Amino acid sequence: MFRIGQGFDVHQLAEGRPLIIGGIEIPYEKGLLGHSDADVLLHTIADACLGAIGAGDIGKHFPDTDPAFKDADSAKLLEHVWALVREQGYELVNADCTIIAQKPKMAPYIEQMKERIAGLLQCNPEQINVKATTTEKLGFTGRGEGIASQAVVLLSSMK
Ligand SMILES: Nc1ccn([C@@H]2O[C@H](COP(=O)(O)O)[C@@H](O)[C@H]2O)c(=O)n1
Ligand SMILES: C[C@@]1(CO)OP(=O)(O)OP(=O)(O)OC[C@H]1O
Repeated sequence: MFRIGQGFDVHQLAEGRPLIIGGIEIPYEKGLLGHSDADVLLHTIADACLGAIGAGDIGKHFPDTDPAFKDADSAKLLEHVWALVREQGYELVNADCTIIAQKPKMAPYIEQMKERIAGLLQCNPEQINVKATTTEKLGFTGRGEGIASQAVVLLSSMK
C-alpha cells in the first residue's frame, strides 16, 4: 500500500539567528526565526510524513507553546516523526522538496542537505530530491523577508 503526504512551511528571516535549512548551517547575514531552530525544510518533510500516515502536523506533536521545544533541533523532531512512520510499517519511496528563497543560493548546499535528510529518513540520498527557486523578487520571499518550503513524500507499506 502507498500513502502520499505534503508539507508547506514559512519562517521569517531575522538578524542574529543561524540559517539552518535541511539540517545544514548555511553562512548568511540572517537566519530563520521560530520557536525551534526554524529549519523550514525539515519542518515540511516532517509535516509531509505526518500527512502521509494521517497523524496531523508538527504543531500537534511539538506545540510551540511547550518550552521543551524551545530552540529544538528540527533534526530530532524529524527523527521522532520518522519513528512514528516506521512504527506503522512504512518506508520511504521518495521525497521531493522545494525551498523558496530569493537569497542565499542553496545550490552549493543541496547535496549535503540530501545526505543529511537521507540519514534522518534511513534511506539513500537518491531517494531525496531538494530543489530551490526564487520568486523573481516578488512577494515576501522575493523581498527577503522569509523563506518558504514545500515537500511531498511517498511511503510504501512493508507489510
Ligand atoms: N535560493 C535559491 C534559488 C534558486 N537557486 C537555483 O537557481 C535556479 C534558478 O532559480 P529561479 O528562481 O531563477 O528559477 C534554481 O533552479 C536553483 O537551481 C538556488 O540555488 N538558490
Ligand atoms: C517546530 C515548532 C515547535 O518548536 O515551532 P516553530 O519552530 O515555530 O515551527 P512551526 O513550523 O511554526 O511550528 C511547529 C512548532 O510547533
